[in-house]
Amino acid sequence: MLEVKNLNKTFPNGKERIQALKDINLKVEKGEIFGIIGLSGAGKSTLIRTLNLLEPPDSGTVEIDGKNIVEFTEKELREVRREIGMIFQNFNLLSSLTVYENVELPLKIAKKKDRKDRVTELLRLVGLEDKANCYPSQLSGGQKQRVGIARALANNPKILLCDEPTSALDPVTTKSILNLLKEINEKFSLTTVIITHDMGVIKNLCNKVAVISGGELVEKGEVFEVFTNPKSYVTKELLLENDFIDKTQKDYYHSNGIKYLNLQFNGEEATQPIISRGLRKIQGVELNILKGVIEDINGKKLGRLLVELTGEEQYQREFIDYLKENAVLVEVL
Ligand SMILES: Nc1ncnc2c1ncn2[C@@H]1O[C@H](COP(=O)(O)OP(=O)(O)OP(=O)(O)O)[C@@H](O)[C@H]1O
Repeated sequence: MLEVKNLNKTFPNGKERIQALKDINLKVEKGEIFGIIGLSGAGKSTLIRTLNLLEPPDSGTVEIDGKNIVEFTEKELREVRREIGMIFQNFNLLSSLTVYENVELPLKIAKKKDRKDRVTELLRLVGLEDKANCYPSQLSGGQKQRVGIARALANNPKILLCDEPTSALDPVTTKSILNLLKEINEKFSLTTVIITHDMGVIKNLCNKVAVISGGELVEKGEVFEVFTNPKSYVTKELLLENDFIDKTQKDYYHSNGIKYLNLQFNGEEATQPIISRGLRKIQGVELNILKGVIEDINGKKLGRLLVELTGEEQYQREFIDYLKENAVLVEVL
């Protein structure tokens, strides 16, 4: 459906050039919700903007249904852009137009008739029928993003690009916008690409994820696979971002022979008393639970436990080996 091959993009920076994207390759299948995550400056916005050629690449291809749109004429591009809706972090609504008029605008530009029914249908879809005559300044952030979503869907796009759509929203509103995006994806099989710096967005919404760092894709795959078995350093950092241990604590643990472990239970073993059995078996260690969660990642359950392990090095190692033998994923931090 959407495929990017060997994409490169540079920007001028004084006498030199910054390479914002380096040899990016990715494929998004029809109906998928594909997340692209990275830290600030990683190249996320540049990447999403090259997908509809708002930012033309230096080299490489962007294929939609097998057609390389990089080679399209301006006229062909205008047409293909109607098949690609986009929503933005700061909503990009026109403040002088009402909610109704904002949603109607892309239909007007496309010279569509019977616009009233379509706008009413879209406002119903996003739950804003009663706000049709309001101006953006009279809406909350979540309501503004709903208008942005309705506007993006106006011309029945095949692809929806979402540029940090929940970054300006509080956690409860974020959840409701993510639910709306999921509902729309399911209802219309709408291929969706979303960029974010928030692993929570990926976890709650996406089927697949790619991690971008320094303009390169350093990891990609099914969300559950990447969460449970992260390969790159950046992915691990992003996953740990919300944990409460900081570098000073880590240094303290290391210099005092304490091990800080990140344990993951993602199957049958989640229901077994593995830890208490282990503590009975290997008596030279003590374990202190710092944090425990059961996460729902794209419909699959994953148990995570953060613990500190004390005792002599030899017993600590035996205990860690015992956990690994019992199918617990152990990461020593
Ligand atoms: N128009 C531009 N001119 C010059 N440099 C740019 C331009 N746009 C982006 N860059 C540079 O390209 C790199 C990637 O920027 P980009 O905005 O894509 O990152 P990002 O991951 O979206 O970051 P953030 O989350 O902070 O928005 C950065 O080094 C940035 O300074």
